Amino acid sequence: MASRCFTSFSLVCFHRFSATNNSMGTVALFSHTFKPQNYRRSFFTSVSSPLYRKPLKTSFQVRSVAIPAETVAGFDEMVSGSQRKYYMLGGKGGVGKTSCAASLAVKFANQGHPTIVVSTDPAHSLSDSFAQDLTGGELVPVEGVDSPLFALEINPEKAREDFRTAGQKSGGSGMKDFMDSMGLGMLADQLGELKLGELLDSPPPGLDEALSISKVMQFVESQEYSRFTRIVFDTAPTGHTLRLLSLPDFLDASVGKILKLKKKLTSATSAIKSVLGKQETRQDASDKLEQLRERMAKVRDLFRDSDTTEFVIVTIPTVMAVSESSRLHASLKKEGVFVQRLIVNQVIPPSASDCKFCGMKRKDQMRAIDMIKNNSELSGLRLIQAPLVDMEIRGVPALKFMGDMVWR
Ligand SMILES: Nc1ncnc2c1ncn2[C@@H]1O[C@H](COP(=O)(O)OP(=O)(O)OP(=O)(O)O)[C@@H](O)[C@H]1O
Repeated sequence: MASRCFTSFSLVCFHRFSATNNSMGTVALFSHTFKPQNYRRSFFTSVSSPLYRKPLKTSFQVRSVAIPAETVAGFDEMVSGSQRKYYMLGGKGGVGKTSCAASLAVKFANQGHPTIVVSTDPAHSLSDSFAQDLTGGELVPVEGVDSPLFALEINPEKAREDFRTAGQKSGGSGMKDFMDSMGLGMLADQLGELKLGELLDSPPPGLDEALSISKVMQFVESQEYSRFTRIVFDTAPTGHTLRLLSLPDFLDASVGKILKLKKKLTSATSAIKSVLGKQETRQDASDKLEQLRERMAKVRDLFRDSDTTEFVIVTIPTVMAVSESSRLHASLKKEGVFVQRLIVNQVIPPSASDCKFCGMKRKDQMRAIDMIKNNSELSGLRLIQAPLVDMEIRGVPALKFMGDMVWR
């Protein structure tokens, strides 16, 4: 019985594989080890060591997966046009955001779009998903796709450090010491009241995310990366994402205040500055803050531009996840963020009903899917069902497999 249970998988030897999408809407990966008598297909992925040094090639057997005919994402529309588009995938922790984001990026790249996939989740799993080391805060080329695909795991600590340095130079302790020595301590105290230092020492939840996205803007705005026509964001779990939406306004205001004071200070001390020859350094710092503020404003606008940006909610068919998705959609709507697709991931396929546990679990899942259909927040969204497969989605071949199931 156990061997017939959907959740089982087994290791087989390494083989060449191919993917099919047959007339029954059934997607399967198979290799030369395909054995029709037990409906099993074998599939391989790269499993590398934790340090991503030398990939060990292993393969898993996966049952063929039936995809309900009505669950079409409308990928044709997503892929059409060479104008740059942004897709942000978000939802509750562990529902498959990274797998969906990475598989979408692979699919875009394989359809001819130079693509960047970015993780702004402080607990990154993009490296694990691609089975490739993407840490380091730089764009890393992903191997095994047809068009350029670059991945980036933002290092929030580093982004925060950059911000802290800019803040300190313009309004933090360095500036205060300088102002004190110039007899302008009162103005320096005014800067202190802005509590920028405090903000950076104990940042509110979501600040990392905001800084990360602002960092991404540096990449996407630069001429060097202008050829990338699809940018996919793997965002942090729901709570962070929601707080993030209100953060750019808050930071915009804080940085704006600092810059205003900075201007006052600049004119008050212009004579002294020229004597000390410090003008250039401080002007640089001020420029950096101004740039940061502009980027924050762009992040805010980017989230709300329905022509270029879409937020895709990812969920699983459980009452708790559906309730959270409903709240997420309500909040996104309130913030003016465009949402039209909802992925229900890890749906147990009907073929698993020969396993009693899976059959019961599937019934439970169907109730959660009914809940989505009757939920006023979610019922209007395009519902994309993605089946639970009996292997971990890892490495480009696995992501391609997933992409062909989800993004149709
Ligand atoms: N459809 C699926 N079938 C089987 N396994 C899946 C499926 N989707 C995702 N998984 C697996 O579930 C695990 C969690 O997926 P993933 O990392 O994509 O979720 P996440 O929402 O990004 O998680 P986190 O919130 O922790 O970042 C991974 O091991 C992934 O391989």
